Amino acid sequence: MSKPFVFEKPAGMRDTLPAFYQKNEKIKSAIKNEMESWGYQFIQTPTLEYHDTVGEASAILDQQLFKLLDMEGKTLVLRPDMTAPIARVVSSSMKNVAYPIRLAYSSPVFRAQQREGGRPAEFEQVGIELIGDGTASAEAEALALMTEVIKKSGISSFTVAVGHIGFVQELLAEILGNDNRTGELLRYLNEKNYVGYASHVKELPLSSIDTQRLLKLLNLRGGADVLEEAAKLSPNVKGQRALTELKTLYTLLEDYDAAQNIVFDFTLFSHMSYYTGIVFEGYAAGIGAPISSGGRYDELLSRFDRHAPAIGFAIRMDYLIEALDNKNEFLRPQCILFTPERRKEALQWAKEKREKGIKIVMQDLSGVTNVDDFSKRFDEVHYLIGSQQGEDFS
Ligand SMILES: N[C@@H](Cc1c[nH]c[nH+]1)C(=O)O
Repeated sequence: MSKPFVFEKPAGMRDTLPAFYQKNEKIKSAIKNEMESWGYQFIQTPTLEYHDTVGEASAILDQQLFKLLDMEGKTLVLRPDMTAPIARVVSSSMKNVAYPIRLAYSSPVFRAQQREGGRPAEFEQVGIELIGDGTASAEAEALALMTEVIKKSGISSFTVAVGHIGFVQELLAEILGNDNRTGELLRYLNEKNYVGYASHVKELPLSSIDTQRLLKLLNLRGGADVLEEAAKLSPNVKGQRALTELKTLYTLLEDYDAAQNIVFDFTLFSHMSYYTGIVFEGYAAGIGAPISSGGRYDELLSRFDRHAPAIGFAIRMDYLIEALDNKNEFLRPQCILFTPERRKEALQWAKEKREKGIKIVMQDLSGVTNVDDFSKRFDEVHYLIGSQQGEDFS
C-alpha cells in the first residue's frame, strides 16, 4: 500500500484555525485601541525588504533570515522584525515629519527555525516605536504602555524584567577588555544559559575579585534594591550613569502607576544587536518565552541617515494568547436548521439576529449528514423544518 499523502509545511510554518484566530483578533483589537488612545499611529510596511539595508539593520542572525532574489538578482528578505523597516520609513517617506514620531504596527514577521526546535518561523507582532525622544519620560511611556496593553489583553499575572545593555557591556568590557571574551559571555546571557556563563567565568584567568564581580551579575535580579547591589560591583562612569537612568525610570513608573510589575534583571541581554540602553521583556505566568520585548536603540536611525534616539516594544501575539487563561472563551454561533419551505422565515429571523450582533449559521437540513455531530458546534440550534410552524422565535 502506498503511504498516505501528507501535506507538509516548511519548518516553523503554522496554520491558524478558527478558535485561535478569533481570540487573536479580539485581543489584538483591544491592544491596538490602547496604543491608538496613547496617540500612536498604525502603519504598514512591505513584507519584503532589501537584505543589505533592512535585513542587516534588523540585527537578526543571518541564518535566521528568509532570503530570496528579485528579477534583478538583488537579495531580498522577509522582514524579521518591524523596528528596522520603521526606521527606514521614518528616514525616507516620513523624513519631513518632525521628531518625536509615534508609530505602531501589527504585522507578521519571519525568522527561520530549525525543525527540531518546534518554534514558529512566522508570528505576529503588535508594537510601537517612539522615535526622536531620548528622555526618561519616553522610556517610562514605552514601559507603561506595554504594561497597560498586557493588562488590557486580560493577563493579570505578569512581570516586566528591565535590564540595561550599557551596564552589562561596560562591566564585562572593563573586566575582560577583549571583545571576543565579552562576546562569548554575552552569548551565554542571551541564551539564558547561566550555568554555562558561570562555568566559563570560572575558567577565565582573572583575579578572584573580578571573577566574583562577573558571577554576582547573575544575582542582580529582583526589586528596586537590586540597583544598590549593582552599584556595589563598582561600575565605571558609564555603568553608574546606567544605574542612575534606571533609578529615574523606576520613579517615573511609580508616577505612571506601572511599577508593581517591574523587576530589574541585569542578566537581560537581547539577540537584537541594535539595543543601546534599557531593554525589557514581559513574562506571563506559565509561559517560558517572553510575551513582549523592547528597548532603547539610539544608533539604529543613524544607519538610515536620520539620527535619533528611539525606544519601542513588540507584543508577541502567539505567546500572549497562549498565556491567557481560558476564561476568555468566545460565544459560539447559533444555528438555524431549515428545510426549503421555511427558508424565507429562516432568512428573516437570521437577519434580525445578525443585526443584533449574534452570529447565525443558516444551514439547509438536507446538506447535513450527521445532525447530532453538527449541532455540537453551536451554542443553540433552532429548527425551522416542514410546513408547520415549529419553533417560537420571539
Ligand atoms: N523589534 C524588537 C522589539 C522592539 C520594538 N522596538 C524596539 N524593540 C523584536 O522584534 O524583538
